Amino acid sequence: MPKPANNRPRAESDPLSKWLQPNGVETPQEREARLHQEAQAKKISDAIDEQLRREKAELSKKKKEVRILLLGQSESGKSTTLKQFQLLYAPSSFTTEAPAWRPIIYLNLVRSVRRILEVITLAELDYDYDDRASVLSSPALDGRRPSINLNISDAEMHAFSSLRSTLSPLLVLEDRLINLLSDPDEESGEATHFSEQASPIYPTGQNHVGGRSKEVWVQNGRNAGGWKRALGKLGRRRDTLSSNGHAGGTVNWTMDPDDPIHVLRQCLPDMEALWQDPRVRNVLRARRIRLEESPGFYLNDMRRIVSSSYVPTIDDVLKARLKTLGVMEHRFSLDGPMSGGGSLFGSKINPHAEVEWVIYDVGGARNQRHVWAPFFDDVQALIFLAPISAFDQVLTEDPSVNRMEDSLLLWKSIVSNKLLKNVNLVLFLNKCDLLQQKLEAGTRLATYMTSYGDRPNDFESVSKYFRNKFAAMHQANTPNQERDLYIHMTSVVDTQATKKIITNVRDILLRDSLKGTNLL
Ligand SMILES: Nc1nc2c(ncn2[C@@H]2O[C@H](COP(=O)(O)OP(=O)(O)OP(=O)(O)O)[C@@H](O)[C@H]2O)c(=O)[nH]1
Ligand SMILES: [Mg+2]
Repeated sequence: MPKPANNRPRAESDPLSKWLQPNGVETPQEREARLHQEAQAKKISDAIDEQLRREKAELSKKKKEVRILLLGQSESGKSTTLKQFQLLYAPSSFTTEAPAWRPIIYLNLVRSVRRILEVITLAELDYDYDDRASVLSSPALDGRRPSINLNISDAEMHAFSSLRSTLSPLLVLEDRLINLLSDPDEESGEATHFSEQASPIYPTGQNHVGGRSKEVWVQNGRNAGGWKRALGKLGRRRDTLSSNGHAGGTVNWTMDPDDPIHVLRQCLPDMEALWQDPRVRNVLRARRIRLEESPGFYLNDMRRIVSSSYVPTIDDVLKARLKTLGVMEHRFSLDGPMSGGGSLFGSKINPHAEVEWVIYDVGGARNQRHVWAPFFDDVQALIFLAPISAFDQVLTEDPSVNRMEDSLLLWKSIVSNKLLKNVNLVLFLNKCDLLQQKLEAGTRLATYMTSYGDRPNDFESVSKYFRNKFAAMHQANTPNQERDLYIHMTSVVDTQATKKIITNVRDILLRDSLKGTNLL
């Protein structure tokens, strides 16, 4: 029962009030009786307060937090893994947020188109192309330039030029989308921004389609990012929505004259022509650019994406690329059924225990890694993502560094870290789908990692090689030989497969985290 504030009179209806209010004509005996009553009332109130305090402490003891840190280089799939957690443990918030990804998806699409335009511009200029990404990351090439003969005729170049000019409104749209998404929200401290950084492949451009890449990023959100509010700028007009209303109703983005969809629809035939053009494909192939494998690839879905009633699907959201800066904290209640029908390795979870996942998603780029350490002594588990398809790629932030080399070094520093000695380690060898595609397309691992030697270049052998390599590195460097390492081969854009893995990880982490408490 809450105690009344000292300066606040009790309500007339309070049955204690007539006993507690001196009436000014009380006798010494009456006064003594009143003081006695007051003392009794205070005793009761204090006892109730104490009981409440004990119950609260008991409850918070029962409410167990499992704190997990997602680590790995930029583009390794940390935020995508987080989306999978959200899909599993907070599906309604995932669905609610899905429309907010629409401008990001548009931006991803526009950037793919811009990338093609850059490539054909370079071809047009007969640029003495040096595939730095491959050369720098490939010891076997030993700095030699791959020889490329584009064989592009004047007529073809002319066709490219005209496509480039009909698609130029997309470049203006790109800036508009970036401005739209850069929505600093001072109240919440959340913001979406973009940065310009030198592209790993192209030198600084000589013209408006030149090679500087603008990257949109999200920063410092305690829950949903401020960029999601940017969506309010799109579709705010009431006539954008059908008479059914927004929830469950059909949207029609074309009703809003300011919506980016108009430019996209206007450019759709030329975007399709560009992407379907066999000469463009040839140029891309010659440059060894596989857009299909790059983050935020929607070129094969553009017709669907620019439809007037487009709402991003689960797969679209999982594929969207939005870089993380800083640390994002997300909380999920653990309320799904345990795998194995409520039983965890033969133990029953206390049904009264509330468990909350606290997941920290961090920025993985090199200049972001200094913010990781403060979390090391406060987490129970760490999920490290290493994209094993990236053996032939370089870091965006430092094109002199091979991505796989960076992942291995990062892994080594994590497994040897003494602060993390007792932290559960889960390793996701991620982007297995892309690895498979890459190997099937003929890219040889041994070209980039000479230590692979003449072993078979198939998915099974290559993935086993990486699994052993990462496991051996843990074994050789861990300060805690007792620690188990859980390794999963993942494609975190695959919802069904990832669901199974997350459930399995959850069971293991819960078992370890709750061991020694009275929760199991
Ligand atoms: N095909 C495929 N794409 C993936 C996979 N995992 C992640 N991606 C894509 O890779 C891109 C980068 O993933 P993110 O989750 O944003 O990477 P991140 O580790 O959070 O990157 P930072 O925020 O920069 O540290 C996104 O477009 C994802 O959809 C995968 O297993 N397969
Ligand atoms: Mg991220």
